[in-house]
Amino acid sequence: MPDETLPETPPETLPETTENDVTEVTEPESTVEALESVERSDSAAAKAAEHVLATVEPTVGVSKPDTILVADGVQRRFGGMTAVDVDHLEVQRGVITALIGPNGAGKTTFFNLLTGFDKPNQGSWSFEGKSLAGISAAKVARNGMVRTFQLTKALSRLTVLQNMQLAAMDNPGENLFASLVKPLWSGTEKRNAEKALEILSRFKLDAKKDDFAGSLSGGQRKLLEMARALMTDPTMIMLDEPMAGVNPALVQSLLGHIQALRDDGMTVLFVEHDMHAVRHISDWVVVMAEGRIVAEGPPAAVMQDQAVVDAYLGAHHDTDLGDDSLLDPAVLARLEAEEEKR
Ligand SMILES: Nc1ncnc2c1ncn2[C@@H]1O[C@H](COP(=O)(O)OP(=O)(O)OP(=O)(O)O)[C@@H](O)[C@H]1O
Repeated sequence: MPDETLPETPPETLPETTENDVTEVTEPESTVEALESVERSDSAAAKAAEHVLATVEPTVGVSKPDTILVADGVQRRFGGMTAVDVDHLEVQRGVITALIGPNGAGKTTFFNLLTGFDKPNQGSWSFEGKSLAGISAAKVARNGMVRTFQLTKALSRLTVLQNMQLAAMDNPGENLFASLVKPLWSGTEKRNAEKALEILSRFKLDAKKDDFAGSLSGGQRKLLEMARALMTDPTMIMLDEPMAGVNPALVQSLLGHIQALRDDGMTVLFVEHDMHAVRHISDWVVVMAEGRIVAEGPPAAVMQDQAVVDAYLGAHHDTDLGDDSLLDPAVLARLEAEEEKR
């Protein structure tokens, strides 16, 4: 790797930036508190999503009016264990779909399969009517389906702007680093730099363009991951746990940005553990448990679905599904009785 592509000072020696450098004036103390002040979006796109999905039966494998992604019979086994076993899933275009499920449900594995980062034992899936089974991650991205990646150690040592430029270089995810051998400042790169600055400014990260990505806070890194994905003008964006490690001070801003992706016409599929975030921004929720899809539907309905309550609360009584009504005495009494029988 040429030295000039790396900043002189290693990021470890830089002071950590704080969340407050970027946005919020108010400082909620918890994610829940932060979310209390987040209204569900009433944008035209949000209303359109709600309107069209109101016509869809909340049943597993249901057909959607305008499907952008379809998966059929997708199975992934590790030794004798079946991590993913999805019969049929359709993702509606132009809406925010959340993929949720307890730990080990198979969400990440399914995500990896759809985006070409893993290979299934069997199954097929198509994006915009085009089969993607057996297609490399780079080609999946070129077809318009882009996923975010956690900032790797290598990318942390590049500046925010360099990260953005690399993202435009046809190199999804981990392969980005290999592209450092290419010259960075060609004509195309200049255009990419302009585009990068435009996107960074939308994410209020433009002032940080020359900072090491590794010096960003957790929330700022999530914003950078999203900003990087936008460099390839995706039709569909896949977000892997966008709220993980995010300080409450950036929660509202991050959720606003995810909703803005939908409002700009993109389709969003995201894996998330924070049920409050899921309730607040998703138009449709797909629930996985033990590799299978056990429920799908609008967020409020899905989180009261018995299969979902069982999948989460059956294993973890203290799991917060973002809706206190789930913790009603009848549910708790049943779970306690089940626990006593074990
Ligand atoms: N490379 C692998 N080798 C063996 N087993 C694996 C591998 N990857 C995943 N698994 C197993 O497959 C199952 C599904 O894992 P996966 O990470 O997809 O679940 P998840 O729903 O994303 O969980 P979490 O929410 O905890 O990230 C788990 O039992 C996991 O241990």
